[in-house]
Amino acid sequence: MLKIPSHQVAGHHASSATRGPLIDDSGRFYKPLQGDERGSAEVTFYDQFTSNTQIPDHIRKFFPIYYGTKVMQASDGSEHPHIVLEDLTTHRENPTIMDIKIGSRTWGPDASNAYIEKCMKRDRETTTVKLGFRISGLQIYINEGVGYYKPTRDLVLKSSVDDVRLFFKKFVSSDPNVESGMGPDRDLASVVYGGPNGILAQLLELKAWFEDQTIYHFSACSLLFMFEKGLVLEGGSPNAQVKIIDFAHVTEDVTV
Ligand SMILES: Nc1ncnc2c1ncn2[C@@H]1O[C@H](COP(=O)(O)OP(=O)(O)OP(=O)(O)O)[C@@H](O)[C@H]1O
Ligand SMILES: O=P(O)(O)O[C@@H]1[C@H](O)[C@H](O)[C@@H](OP(=O)(O)O)[C@H](OP(=O)(O)O)[C@H]1O
Repeated sequence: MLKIPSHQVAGHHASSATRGPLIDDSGRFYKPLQGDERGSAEVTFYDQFTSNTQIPDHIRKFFPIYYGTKVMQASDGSEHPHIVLEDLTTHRENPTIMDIKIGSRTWGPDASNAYIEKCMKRDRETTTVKLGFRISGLQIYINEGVGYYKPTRDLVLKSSVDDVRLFFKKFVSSDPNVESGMGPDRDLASVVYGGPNGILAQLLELKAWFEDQTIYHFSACSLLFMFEKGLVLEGGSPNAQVKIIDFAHVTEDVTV
């Protein structure tokens, strides 16, 4: 059965009036193609990337598995093509997730002037220009009784540099009152961000490939940071994972 993903933290959301991602019980994530060139650009990327034998396995694992496209009933009831992906949260119990749009420039090489202007405005209004990234959305698991702390899109997007710093602390805080903003502890930082399997180690692995590869221009992609706070608090492994998503503005470099 198709349903609206409960762990989506950013982007276009599904409702009976708007098209947005859907998931099913078999662990697939259906992203409706955006009507303009963004949808076809993302399909082109996934088609190319999936069949590209130059992508090493240790890098491929950072990208969602792609199962092609499918015309199906969208959340708003219309028949619409969707990109079919692996649902990255399907095996998770209570995921703590952050979506970070990376890059100090959020448009691709072929963007129109009007689109560049739109992006520049948003990049200046958020931390993109100052930090080279912005948080697009997040959810932090608190406990069974409370559920999740999931700040609104508006609150996240108007974050200052200091607010972003605070979100990164809250993300790895063991304090159940993270939303009170009273200076959260960073109790889980060393196991989630640090260590051989932590988020930082995974980012460095991805970064090394980005510095070396000349196949694609990656623009306006997001990194998803995910881990299981509930398990860490019980003394288990955080199962920290970095994934990269959103390829609507990625182009292949045809000059190489
Ligand atoms: N394969 C996936 N599995 C699980 N969740 C996903 C997957 N892809 C995306 N998401 C969720 O959906 C959100 C939006 O994804 P994405 O950025 O691809 O959509 P978008 O509508 O193009 O976003 P934007 O408007 O920011 O460009 C992500 O923040 C994440 O929570
Ligand atoms: O960061 P925010 O505030 O969530 O803003 C959205 C974000 O910049 C998306 O990347 C963009 O889609 P594209 O990157 O695909 O253009 C979307 O445009 P849209 O609303 O025109 O879809 C914006 O609303």
